[in-house]
Parts: sequence; C-alpha cells; structure tokens
Amino acid sequence: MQVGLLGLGTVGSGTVEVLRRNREEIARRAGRDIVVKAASARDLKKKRAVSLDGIELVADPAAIIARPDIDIVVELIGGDTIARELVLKAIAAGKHVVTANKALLAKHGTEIFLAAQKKGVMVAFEGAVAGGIPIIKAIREGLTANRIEWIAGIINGTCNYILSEMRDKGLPFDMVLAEAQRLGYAEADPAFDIEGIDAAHKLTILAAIAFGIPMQFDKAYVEGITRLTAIDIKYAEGLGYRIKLLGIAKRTDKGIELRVHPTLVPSRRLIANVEGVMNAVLVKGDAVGPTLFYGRGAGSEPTASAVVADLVDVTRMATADPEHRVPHLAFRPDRLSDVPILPMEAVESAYYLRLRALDRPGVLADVTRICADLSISIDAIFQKEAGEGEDQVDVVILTHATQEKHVNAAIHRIENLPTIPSPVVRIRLEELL
Ligand SMILES: NC(=O)C1=CN([C@@H]2O[C@H](COP(=O)(O)OP(=O)(O)OC[C@H]3O[C@@H](n4cnc5c(N)ncnc54)[C@H](O)[C@@H]3O)[C@@H](O)[C@H]2O)C=CC1
Ligand SMILES: N[C@@H](CC=O)C(=O)O
Ligand code: NA
Repeated sequence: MQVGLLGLGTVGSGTVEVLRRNREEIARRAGRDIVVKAASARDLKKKRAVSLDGIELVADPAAIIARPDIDIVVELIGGDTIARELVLKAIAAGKHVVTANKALLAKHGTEIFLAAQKKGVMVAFEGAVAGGIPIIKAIREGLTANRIEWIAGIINGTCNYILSEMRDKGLPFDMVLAEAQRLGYAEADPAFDIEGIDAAHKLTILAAIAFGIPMQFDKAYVEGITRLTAIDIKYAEGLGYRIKLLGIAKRTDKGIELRVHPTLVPSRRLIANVEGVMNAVLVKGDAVGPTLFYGRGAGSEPTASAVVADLVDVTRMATADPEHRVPHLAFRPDRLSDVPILPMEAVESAYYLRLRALDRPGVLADVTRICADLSISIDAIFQKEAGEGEDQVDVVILTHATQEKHVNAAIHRIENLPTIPSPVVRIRLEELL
C-alpha cells in the first residue's frame, strides 16, 4: 500500500520511523508492504531527526491527494480548517484516510463519515483517542456484545503530566506545561489541553462509539485544570483522594452525561495512580463489567503505533465489500440514537467544596443549614487550623451524590453569607467503582 503523509511533525515523523523500523513485521501482518511514498511539510529544507530516504517531499498537501499512486492519505496536520478540506478532498478522490485529529472528528465527524460511507472508503482514527491505547478498537469491536454503561478516562496526557509533576515535585504549572510542549505532548495551542477541550474532543468520539449517538461536542461540559490550586491538591491528598482531569460519559434514565472536569478520585483506585503522560480509560459494560485500558496517551511513537495499526487495518480491509466493514462509529449509521445529552445542572455527582470562612462561631452551622435546606447530604466536614495571626480558616466539605443544580444553589447562598469573604471552590468527586 502506498501512503501519502500530510504533516511531518511529532506524530508524522514517529509514523515514518515506526513504519521504517518495523517494515518487515508489519508487512508479515498486513500481507503487503506499507510504504510512505510522499509527504508534505511546510518547511522542505528543515533538518529532521527521522530519515526521509525514499520519500518525496512536497510543499502542497493537495498535490499528494491528487496522485494516483497514493492509496491511503494520513492526515497529521491538526486543526479543523485545512485538515477538514484535505480529508474531504482525499475522500472525494477515493482515498482511504487515517487521522489522529480528534478536533476534526469531534466537530466534523458526521460530515466526514457520511462522505466516506458514500464513497466506500475508510476513515480510521485510533490515534485520535488516548494515543497508543487501542481504545477505539476495544470499544468498537472487543466490547461489541455489551451495553456500555459508562466510560471514565484520563484522556489528556499533557494535563495528567502537569498534575503529576505539580503534586510529586511541587513544580509550578507553567514550567511543567513548557516541558510537556518540549516533549511533543501538547497541542499546537496548549489551551486546548489545559482548558479541557482536547479531552472533550476525545470524549465526544468515545461517547459516539460507546452509545451509538452522533458526535455532539458542542453539548459537552468542559472545565480544564487552570483554576486548580496546590492547596486543593494537598487537601484532597490528605483526605485520601487524587485530583485527575477526567472525561466521563454515562448513560442515565434521563439522558447521557458528557463532561470533562477535574475530579477527586479515591487514591486507592488504579486510575488514581496513573501518572505522567500515561492515559487510562475505564469502560463499564453490562456483560463484561469494568475494564481498564492503560498506556501512553501522547508522544511521537506511542501515537504512531496507533496510526500504523490503522494503516494495517485499512490495508487488510481495502478489498472487502464496504458493507461488511466495521462501521466507523461502531453502530450502523442509520441506527443512531437521539437520546439527549444532559445539561450539567442535571448531572449527579459528589462534591468537594472549600470555603474560606471568618473564624467566628456559627459559621459552620450556617453552611450546614444551607446544605440541609437544599437536601444536600454532607459526607464529611473539616475545619483546617487558622494560620498564625490569621482570622480566616479553610473549611472543606465532602458531599454525597446530589444534582449539580442543588450544589450551585448552595454555593450561591454560602457566598452571600457575611462570614464567607471569597468564592467557594467546587470540585466534583467520583468514587468510580
Ligand atoms: N502530539 C501528540 O502526542 C498527539 C497528537 N495528536 C494529533 O495528531 C495531529 C498532529 O499532531 P502533532 O504531530 O503533535 O503536531 P505537530 O505540530 O508536531 O505537527 C504538525 C505538522 O503539520 C505541519 N503543517 C501545518 N500546516 C501544514 C500545511 N498546510 N501543509 C503541510 N503541513 C502542514 C506542521 O509544519 C507540522 O510539522 C494533531 O491532530 C494532534 O491533535 C494525536 C495524538 C497525540
Ligand atoms: N495533546 C494531547 C495529545 C494526544 O492526544 C494530550 O496531551 O493528550
Ligand atoms: Na488510541
């Protein structure tokens, strides 16, 4: 199979390297040689760590799509503008497409998969979610007997790396983010990572293949890690929890929860101990029960591992009748469900609340009364010691599961108390299993 590669950055160069190094083994698996014939790059003269011997370098990615000798176009440019045009162009030209671009699929997946279905070509995207972990294949094929109940995952390597390094080494946020960028983990615009957007792109894709719903990125609740403070990480640790950026997709009687936010997870859970760039995805199926998938979620060769696996899959299935291929999103495109995505206020979770209170009698009574009025059941309440010479104390409350709208109402009332001078910190808490 002849491959045309669009983009020779972190993942593109890893793909060239893995294909070159494991060429023979890959050919023995795929039944045919898979070779990169041409690649497009913005800077043709740039010195690269990877050997490009035998690969024709061109500036214009559209020229690669137009070549009749290219069977598969691999899109590794990123973003959802040029990449969308190129992917649609490749499909229209009858090429199969492999991409690791979650932003593109979460926003334009419906259009892209429809175009591919009409043209009878494949669009493979294992690299788009949790890097090297074969989670798309696992959910779409390995767990296909199950009614998936929920998914909870650490699906952004950059954020997990930042949280781990802040907690373990006490390093400042900005310094760790710069290191994640240097290591090739972060998106071109790292705001996509730290604001939770990249995790929401991936969660959108996971929810679609798990529940048989259309991609609905615009309905996902997205909260990143930029407002997390060292003090909450420390208090959580003291209470037996770790804070992780989780993507959660869950079926309920009323609809589907689709949410990305920092989450307290009991420290004894396996997923709480996933550190650095590693990702982990918990999938609960009705027949299999809980399953956990773990591995590198970002970086050059881990992501290339998924891209090359897709190339092998496409090579194996290229001559098969399109009707007999696994559907792109696991479910037949004409059998998608219109079950609604729940607004965040309707979601149920437990909560960690931290308030800074004036050290006066009756403050705790006021706060607990507000919670009781709103039927919020308190699991534990801790008052931290005031610092030397301070007349304010931190109060930490852990609640039982309750609807988010009740917690928001309680926070509003607590913040209006004269004894509470600053905003209440709210972090969701999930026991998970
Ligand atoms: N870096 C990672 O760990 C992972 C990245 N991804 C996804 O893979 C894709 C690529 O990511 P990276 O390799 O990290 O990005 P990158 O920024 O390292 O590489 C992108 C490459 O595309 C080139 N490019 C940009 N515009 C171009 C154009 N018009 N024509 C030709 N080339 C152009 C750039 O010069 C750059 O070399 C993105 O969609 C990203 O979200 C997915 C999983 C992991
Ligand atoms: N920026 C992403 C790269 C992989 O998808 C991440 O940090 O996880
Ligand atoms: Na993957």
